[in-house]
Amino acid sequence: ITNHPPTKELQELDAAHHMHPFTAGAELAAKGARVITSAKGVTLTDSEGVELMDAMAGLWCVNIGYGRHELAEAAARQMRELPYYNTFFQTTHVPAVALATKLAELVPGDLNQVFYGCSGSDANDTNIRLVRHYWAAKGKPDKKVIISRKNAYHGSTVAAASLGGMSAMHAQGGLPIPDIHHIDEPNWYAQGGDLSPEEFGLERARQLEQAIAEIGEDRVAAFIAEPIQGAGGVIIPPETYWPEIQRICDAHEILLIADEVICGFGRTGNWFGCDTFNIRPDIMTIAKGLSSGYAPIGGSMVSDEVAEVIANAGDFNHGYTYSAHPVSAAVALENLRILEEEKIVDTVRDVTAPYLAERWTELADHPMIGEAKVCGMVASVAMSPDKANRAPFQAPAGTIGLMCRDRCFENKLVMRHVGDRMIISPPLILTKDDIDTLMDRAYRSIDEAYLLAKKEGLF
Ligand SMILES: Cc1ncc(COP(=O)(O)O)c(CNc2cccc(C(=O)O)c2)c1O
Repeated sequence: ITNHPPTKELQELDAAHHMHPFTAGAELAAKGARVITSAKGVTLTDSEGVELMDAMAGLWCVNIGYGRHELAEAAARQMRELPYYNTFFQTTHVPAVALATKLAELVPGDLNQVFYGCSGSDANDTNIRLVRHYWAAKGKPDKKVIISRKNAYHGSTVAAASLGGMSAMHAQGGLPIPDIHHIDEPNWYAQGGDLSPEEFGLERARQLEQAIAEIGEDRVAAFIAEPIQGAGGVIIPPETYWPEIQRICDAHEILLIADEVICGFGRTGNWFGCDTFNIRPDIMTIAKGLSSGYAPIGGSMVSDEVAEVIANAGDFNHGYTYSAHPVSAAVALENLRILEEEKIVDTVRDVTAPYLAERWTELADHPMIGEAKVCGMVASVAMSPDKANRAPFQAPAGTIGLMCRDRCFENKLVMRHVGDRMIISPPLILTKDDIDTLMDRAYRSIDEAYLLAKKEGLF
């Protein structure tokens, strides 16, 4: 919409008619939302012509960057040919088959079948029903409990938000639903105390074994986890964590679900987080980078063994109108073609992620930065008033984070805060020059927030 109404008019209409996700509506209405009108590469443009570097790739999803018209062409072509049909009643269509075949080829291990949805949330809802149906089909209907982690994010439907461990979400709507059990997260910086990261990683992983023992292995269906917790603040687990989780899952009859909605499709410097952390899941949640956000699509990659049990158990009574939507599937296919043909994941692994790691970890020299961590093209810093003790701020969690986030916008950088952590998840096409620009703006914003916080006595 190039000739759009004036910003003020758009903001007033937005305030009158649009309820925003995860937003205090009245506060935003008073302030007026920033109207993003276009984007190209790693740059957003708003209705006032302000250009911002999008270090969040939208919401962790625009892996190939903005402005790739090939995806618009793929969508238009598919829309003209077959704009919609379902895969419910003994039917399928070419994009559904082509994408499923491509995913089976790209996704590691024996995850060769996909159940399609529209988002990460509904894919995780699918996962709950899949794993419970799987165990019932194997004659163990009591294996219904799914173990997850505090501060995990798995989506915002009733079931996915219950899988997640965000207490602020559980407080609204009477969550979690029954038979979801949360263990502690492997967040060494905030919770490791005097333990080394290695000891802490084992201690947190072993909580899974304890939970299985307490609940009873005959009642536990699965464990779900993000290779790296994204919305929880980009919590990269200690090296000892995932090997121990895998050992426990292998030692006990429970399914392992890797939620790769963020980590998937190149984010961690390999195609999947499972490649980076050597995880062998039975089910993998995918969305976001699957289509680079150009069209809504998600799904569950399912292992041969699980898929076979489900296939031989009669009708699996589950699915969505837009499961395998042909236009979304066509866009996702074109997205994966670009990722592959332009060797974007290889370049991240070999060139830009190493450079980002080098630059990002320099932030740890700043007096307010307690820890700077990177994995591929996702990174975070923990801000602290007392680095040596990894101490939190006296001000309510997020006060400094919000100050820093606002300084970022002033410095033409979109960088998120989660509490008093700053996080980035930029498009994978970021160049070394882009990284230098990002680092300049990030450092300046952190330093400005630091001086502001000191002036306001928040230390
Ligand atoms: C690991 C993971 N799993 C599932 C979902 C849910 O996907 P959908 O949103 O498509 O239903 C997500 C989504 N992650 C997400 C979504 C919205 C905001 C933020 C944030 O960090 O502010 C993060 C996610 O990060």
